[in-house]
Amino acid sequence: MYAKELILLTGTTETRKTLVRQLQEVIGDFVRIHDYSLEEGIPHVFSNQLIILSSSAIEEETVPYIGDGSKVVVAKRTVNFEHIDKLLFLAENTNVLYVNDAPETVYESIETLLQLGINHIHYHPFYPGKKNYAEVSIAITPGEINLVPPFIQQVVNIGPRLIDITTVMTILQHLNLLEKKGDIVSDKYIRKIIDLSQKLSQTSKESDRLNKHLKQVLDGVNDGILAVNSKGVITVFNENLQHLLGMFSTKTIGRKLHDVFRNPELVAFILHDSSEESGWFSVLHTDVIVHRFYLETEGAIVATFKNAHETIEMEKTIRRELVKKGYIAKYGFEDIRGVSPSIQKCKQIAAKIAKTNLTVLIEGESGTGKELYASAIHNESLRRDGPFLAVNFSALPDDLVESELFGYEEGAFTGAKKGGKVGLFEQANGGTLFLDEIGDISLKLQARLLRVLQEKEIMRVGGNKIIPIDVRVIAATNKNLLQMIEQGTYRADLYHRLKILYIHLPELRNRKMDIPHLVKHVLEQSGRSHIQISPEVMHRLVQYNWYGNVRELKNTIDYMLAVCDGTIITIDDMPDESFFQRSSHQESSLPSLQSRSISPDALSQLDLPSDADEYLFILQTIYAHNQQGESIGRKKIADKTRGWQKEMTEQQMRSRLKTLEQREWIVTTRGRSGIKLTSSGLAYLHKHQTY
Ligand SMILES: Nc1ncnc2c1ncn2[C@@H]1O[C@H](COP(=O)(O)OP(=O)(O)OP(=O)(O)O)[C@@H](O)[C@H]1O
Repeated sequence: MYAKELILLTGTTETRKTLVRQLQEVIGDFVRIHDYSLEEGIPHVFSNQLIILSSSAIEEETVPYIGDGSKVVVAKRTVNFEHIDKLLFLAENTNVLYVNDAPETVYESIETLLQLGINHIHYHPFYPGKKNYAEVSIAITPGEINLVPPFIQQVVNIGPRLIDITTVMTILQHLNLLEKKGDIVSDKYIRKIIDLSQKLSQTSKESDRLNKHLKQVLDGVNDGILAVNSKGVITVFNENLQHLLGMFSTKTIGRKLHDVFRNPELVAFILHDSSEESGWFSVLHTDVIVHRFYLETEGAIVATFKNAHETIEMEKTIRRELVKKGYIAKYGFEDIRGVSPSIQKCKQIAAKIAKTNLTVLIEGESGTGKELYASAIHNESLRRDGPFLAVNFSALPDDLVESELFGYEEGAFTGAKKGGKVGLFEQANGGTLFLDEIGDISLKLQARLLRVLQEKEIMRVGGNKIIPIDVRVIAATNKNLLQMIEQGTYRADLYHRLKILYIHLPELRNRKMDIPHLVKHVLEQSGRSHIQISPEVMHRLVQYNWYGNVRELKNTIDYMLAVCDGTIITIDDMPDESFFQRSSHQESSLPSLQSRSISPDALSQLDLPSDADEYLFILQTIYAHNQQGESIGRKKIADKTRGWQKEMTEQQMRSRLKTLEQREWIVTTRGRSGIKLTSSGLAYLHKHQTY
């Protein structure tokens, strides 16, 4: 099939592959090529053949394989153009080691590269046995990776050198093909070189284009940007920096930093070798905030400049906007007032909780400060710079809650906003989401919420894309969730997901020593700390049981401040009993339940909708006995129902009492005193009776 053939012998496999590919391309149509390398082993001696050696370096080693009548040509080689575009990506003025097996090939290749115009880098020759060489970090080698000295950190392999055109012509001559095929071959060879040089020029055009583009980007950035190379020479100085400093026509690139900036402190700050830092400076009468960092790969320093006053104003505006939208946690632990051991303990626990990233459940009656704690926990956590969003489930209907939390896609339902809506989980990404009144959501939403907490991803309503989220959830409730679980209205698995960490906030009536401190705090908050509270009023405030907790106390003080004429709040400024969630005199003389009716409205508010009147009857009976100092037990209460509209057996009574006990509305003590009403049981009773 082949009229002519040749043997190609190389040192390494890599060189064999590169050279045989090259020879195939230019003379493969009419010469059959057999290729071998010393590395892989040469199978036998070749007699009466044309043998091409890849370089003079293998002449000695290949002698045993050259048989009688064979002709040997040692190939002249030249830089492999195919890969030299890799060199264009090295930064200007980079010092590199050029590594090859012999001095001649090293110097020749460097010469060729310079002739090709690749002169933006400094070449330092290196070959085995060379004594003095530059200790640089980057080496270029034509496939001789094993010769690269160990101190080199980055090797650019431009691939084995190619056989040059004169050797190709010599081969053709030996095979008597020069006259017939010489033109075709040189044509092919030259075309290949032209292709490669076109690739080169395209690459350099591309890099020009890229540079222009980068310049536009840099000039388009709102900040001033400066880069300085390792010699302290400015390499980037964008337009904005010129405007910022009012240096319109000054040439800055290529100049030393200290020639451009006369402020020695600023120059020292930019050039010093700590990692990343920000500082405030005055440059040409402009106050600037400078942020500097070191670009390790480039050995350069980059500094950004912002106008200090504009930045402060902008941050203020952003903060204002965020506060308006409720994206910012307004309170910290310093805003939680109180000296009682129970509040101190809560603060300590909350501070520890803040350091973790776990879900928290805060339980406490209305107005005990659940949102305040959630806010403080966020502000003390690693997420403090992220958003803080709150949603109150009791205020929203179910389907609205769903789209609020998860957002929706355009067209998800009639009336869906164009472009869809981003839900709270997405908006709170990187921050904290406070889910208030978590006991008020439907079973359907509970299931969805559970999935979000488990998977840490959401899907918008009407969407099919899974969106990963990084949100810490703090949930709060004033309901007895355990009770709801028992009644089948709350999912136990969700409860356990939420209650990974837990705080119970104490009722104000159980820590009365905090009341004077809170009063003082509210006066300060309203900017009225000069107003005094008469001892009589303070006494009443401490006496009162505050079923609406701190919120109710705050409202009461606000009221008194509004009506008070002088600088002392007196008893006349106190609101009348109807103002309070439950007044103290009613508590001490609660008339018996039998004489009153329960309004349908009160019933509808009960979270025990069925048989609510039975529960109220039981609570009232216990209360009446407690008041008179009489002991009461299950049997006695069951007996009391005789003659009432709903008679209950002792068995039925057992189950009702168990429910009340789980709600912590009653406690059963051993011994003579029997069943007692707790303060929350009393509060419940007060709330749902009508007179
Ligand atoms: N220990 C405290 N120190 C100072 N202010 C407090 C304290 N506890 C509560 N407050 C204030 O009382 C008011 C009610 O608190 P918050 O809204 O956090 O209660 P909540 O338990 O979330 O109420 P709800 O369950 O009704 O939503 C807020 O103005 C809050 O700042």
